[in-house]
Amino acid sequence: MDALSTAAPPALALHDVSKRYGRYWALARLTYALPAGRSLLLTGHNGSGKTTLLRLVATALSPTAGRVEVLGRDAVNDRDTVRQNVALLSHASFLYEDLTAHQNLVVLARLLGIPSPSDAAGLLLTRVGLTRRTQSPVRQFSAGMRKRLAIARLLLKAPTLALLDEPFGELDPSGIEAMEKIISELKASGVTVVLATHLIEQGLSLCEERLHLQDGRAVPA
Ligand SMILES: Nc1ncnc2c1ncn2[C@@H]1O[C@H](COP(=O)(O)OP(=O)(O)OP(=O)(O)O)[C@@H](O)[C@H]1O
Repeated sequence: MDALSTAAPPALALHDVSKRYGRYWALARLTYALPAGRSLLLTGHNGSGKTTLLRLVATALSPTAGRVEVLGRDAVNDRDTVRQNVALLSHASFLYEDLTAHQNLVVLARLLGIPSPSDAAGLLLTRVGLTRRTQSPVRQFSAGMRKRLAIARLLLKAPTLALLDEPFGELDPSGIEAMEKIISELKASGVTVVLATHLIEQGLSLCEERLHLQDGRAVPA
């Protein structure tokens, strides 16, 4: 077979991508390709465009110009397929506030058709170190507990491409350690990780590639 036709598409490809909010360009003419099997550290000062880029890849936003491709699929024209393969850990955690941590995961597990939803939820809560307060409603959770539950949610979805927006924020030292372990395990299981963080040292130890943004443009780190 022809080697070209069997080559895996990039995990993520940005073709001259720009995003404008009103009159403000949050991303400007970004072109980049992340090879399959590599993970990406996304860095840049506050407001440099990291979250905007992750939301474009997650299909929560559309580009003003240019094209975003995820695993060879167009993020606008083939949005449903891209959504099935991508999960975003973000500042907004999309949790059901009146349900417990366990119930939150069971609801999602049922939606995803996962067998034994309750067991799957229990295993994940242990994995993210959320073993206390599992019967309290999420509205009573601290920011760090929410972050732990949000990563459990992402793990349940088992995406091909995991987008992690400041995953270490709000976590205590044991939480940071648990998050590093989870990211390593995701990578070992073949998941492509895009990690936006200000913790450069952690990021560099977890990712092979780096994209540094400044005012929405890619610049050398
Ligand atoms: N909904 C919005 N409406 C208008 N401007 C926005 C909106 N979202 C983001 N911006 C602007 O776009 C720019 C990029 O923001 P973005 O959140 O992508 O940066 P970031 O690199 O993730 O920052 P941080 O490190 O603080 O999380 C900022 O100037 C921000 O003010």
